[in-house]
Amino acid sequence: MSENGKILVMTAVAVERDAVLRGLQGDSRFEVMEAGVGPVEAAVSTATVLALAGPGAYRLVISAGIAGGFKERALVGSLVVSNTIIAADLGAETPEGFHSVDKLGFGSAVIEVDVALAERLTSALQAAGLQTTLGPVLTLSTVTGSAETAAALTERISGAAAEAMEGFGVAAAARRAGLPVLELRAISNPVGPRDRSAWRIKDALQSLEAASSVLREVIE
Ligand SMILES: O=C(O)c1cccc(C(=O)CC[C@H]2O[C@@H](n3cnc4c(=O)[nH]cnc43)[C@H](O)[C@@H]2O)c1
Repeated sequence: MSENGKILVMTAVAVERDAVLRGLQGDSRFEVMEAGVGPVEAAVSTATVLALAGPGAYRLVISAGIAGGFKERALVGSLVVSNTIIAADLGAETPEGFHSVDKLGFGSAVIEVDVALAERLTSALQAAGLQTTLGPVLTLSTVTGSAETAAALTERISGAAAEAMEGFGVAAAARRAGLPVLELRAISNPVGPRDRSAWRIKDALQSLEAASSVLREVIE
């Protein structure tokens, strides 16, 4: 990673942006912006910021916020750092099951992250006493609401750790600008049967704030 340019952190909503800003404690190497909910808003917002800033303004893009955690991979209140970002619903249903765009021959639903940075951040978060999983983070336009869909996703995507709605959009914009990307998620709810009352958004935002503080240490 080049040492020039800032780090752009994109969150979906204002409460996530504010949690990240609190954790970063005014560190001027970072800029944090609200992208909107879902992969399309996230991609358009990120691409616009990067294009308006011009080449060299940023050196890394991070998608950050709350997320659903997959059973036995990421508990509520814990953190997930992506080792890959996957558009899990980008493809087609067929009589043989779901076929991703990769299988259909229309590009790829997988964007690789800066793995060295992802591993460094995971180790630093764990060393700070924050429960953290390194694994695939899925992007979906629809929040999973049943045990069947959750099981289908984990069967199809080995090691799936978390699902959210923006990562692939942010990552696609970063890739187009030639920039490395990372996704950092704080788990607010289990992925599965819909129970909105069980979402622990306040706890997740506190974890996101703590993780953002550690993020400062791993950026050279
Ligand atoms: O309760 C709802 O119906 C509902 C529908 C759409 C969005 C929301 C949010 O509150 C989303 C905010 C934000 O949180 C991320 N998130 C958190 N948990 C999950 C999840 O289990 N699956 C997917 N995304 C999740 C997401 O990135 C949104 O931006 C509520």
